[in-house]
Amino acid sequence: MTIFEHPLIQHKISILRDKNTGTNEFRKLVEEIAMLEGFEALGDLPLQDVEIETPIEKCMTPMISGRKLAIVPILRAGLGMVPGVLALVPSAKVGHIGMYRDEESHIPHEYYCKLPNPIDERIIVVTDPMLATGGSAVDAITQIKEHGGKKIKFMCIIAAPEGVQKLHEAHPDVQIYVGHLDRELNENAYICPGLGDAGDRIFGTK
Ligand SMILES: O=P(O)(O)OC[C@H]1O[C@H](OP(=O)(O)OP(=O)(O)O)[C@H](O)[C@@H]1O
Ligand SMILES: O=c1cc[nH]c(=O)[nH]1
Ligand SMILES: [Mg+2]
Repeated sequence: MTIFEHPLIQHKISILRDKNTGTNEFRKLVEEIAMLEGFEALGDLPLQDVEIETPIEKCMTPMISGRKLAIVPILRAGLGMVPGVLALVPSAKVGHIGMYRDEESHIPHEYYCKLPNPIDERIIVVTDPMLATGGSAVDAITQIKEHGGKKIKFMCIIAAPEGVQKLHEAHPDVQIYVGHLDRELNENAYICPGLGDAGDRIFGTK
C-alpha cells in the first residue's frame, strides 16, 4: 500500500473534510487530488520509443500510449476522480462499474458494468474516493478480473483500516494507493473522521 504524504495532497484532503466546503470546490479538489495521486501511481506506465522529427533531426524518443491504460471509476463517487487521471493520460479508455451500498446492511450491489474490451493487456486504475468496509472495491475488482483484467491498481482518497485489510486479503495482487488512512468506521460504516458521503458531496445530492 502507498499512502501519499505529499503536503499538497494532505492540504487538499483537509479542505475536503470541512463540512463547509461546497460542491463546486469539493469537485475541483477531488479532481486535483486524483491528478496528484495519479502522477505517482502511474510511475510504472510502460514507454515505447517512437520516431519524432525535431526542427533539427529525426530521433527515437519515449512516449506513453493511452491504449495501455484503462480508468474504471466505481459509480458514482469514483467519477469525480476521472478528470484528474484523464488530464495525465487523455487517451485512456474509461470503463464504469455502478455500485451502491445498502444503507442498512452496508453490502454493495452492482447495477452497471461496462468495461473496455479487451482489458487484459491494460493497466487498470480503479477509482473511488472512499474505501470504507472495502466491499464495493472488492466486488468491483472481482468483476474486472472476471472480464480478464490483470494489472489492477486501486486509488482512493480516504481509507479505513478495515477496508484496506479486506481489499488486500481479497486481492493481494492489487496495488492500493491511499491519500489518507483514517482512524476507523463508525456504526453506520462511515469513515471517521472521513468527509461524509463522497458521492453526495461531489454531485450535490444531499
Ligand atoms: O467500502 P464500502 O463500505 O463498500 O464503501 C465505499 C463505497 O460507498 C460509497 O458509495 P455509495 O454506496 O455511497 O454510492 P455513491 O457513490 O453512488 O454515493 C463510496 O463511493 C464507495 O463506493
Ligand atoms: O465514509 C464513507 C463511507 C462510505 N462512503 C462514503 O461516501 N463515505
Ligand atoms: Mg454515496
